[in-house]
This record gives sequence, C-alpha cells and structure tokens, in this order.
Amino acid sequence: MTSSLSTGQQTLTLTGLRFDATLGILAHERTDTQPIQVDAELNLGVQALKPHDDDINHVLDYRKVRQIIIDECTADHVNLLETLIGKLTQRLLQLPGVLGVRVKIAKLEIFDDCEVAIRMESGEW
Ligand SMILES: Nc1nc2c(c(=O)[nH]1)N=C([C@H](O)[C@@H](O)CO)CN2
Repeated sequence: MTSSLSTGQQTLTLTGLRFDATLGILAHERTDTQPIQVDAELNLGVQALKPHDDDINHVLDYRKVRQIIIDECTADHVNLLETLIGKLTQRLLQLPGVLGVRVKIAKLEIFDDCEVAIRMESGEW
C-alpha cells in the first residue's frame, strides 16, 4: 500500500439499511415479504485525503450504492441468504473503483432470541 501524508485507505459504508424482501424456503416466505437489514463496506483503496475538485461526479455516490442494494435484494425471490449475499456481493464488486466488499444481511424476524445473518467478504481488503 502507498504510504503518504496526502493519501489514506478509504472505505464507504452503509449501515443498518432496512427494507422488505421476499426471501426464504418456507411457504409464507415465498408469498410475503419480510424485513431484512443490510450492512455494506466498500473498499475504495488509496485515495487523496481531500478530493481535488469537491465534485460528486468524481466519487462513488452513496445514494447509488443504497439503491443498488435495495434493487438487488428485491428483484427476485431467492431461497437462501447465501444466494442473496452472493448476488449482492457480485453486483457491488462491479461498481467503479470498488476493490473489495464486506456485506452482512440479517433476517430480522426469524427468531425471538437472536438475530440471524450471513456475512461475506470478497475482493481486496
Ligand atoms: N444457512 C441458511 N439456513 C437457513 C436459511 C438460509 O437462507 N440459510 N433459511 C431458512 C428459512 O428460510 C428461514 O427463514 C426460516 O427458518 C432456514 N435456514
């Protein structure tokens, strides 16, 4: 990694993004939506400490990342959390400038006594 007083390792994070999706193997999970929560970290690599032109067009807009997460997770029914997190990870790795992805997807209403979730780390970290 380049070491300089004018650069740093940058990570874009979206935490606690909640929305409804159709996901799971049970009969009601095929017909009804359920709440899920997505946490995502995108490794943007070494960046200037300050963007040189302060222009939204020259950074990865987190509004776009948020919408991609929602769209990817709500596009189709899938049986497994593992399938969903794989699809989402692949999509986020395609974004410009993204070197690595860490994603966690939690189903919020499966158990009363614990949260159930899956986490994936892929690419460069
Ligand atoms: N490893 C997994 N185990 C289970 C999943 C899953 O996606 N990955 N899903 C279910 C059901 O859909 C669950 O929502 C109901 O218990 C069960 N186990």
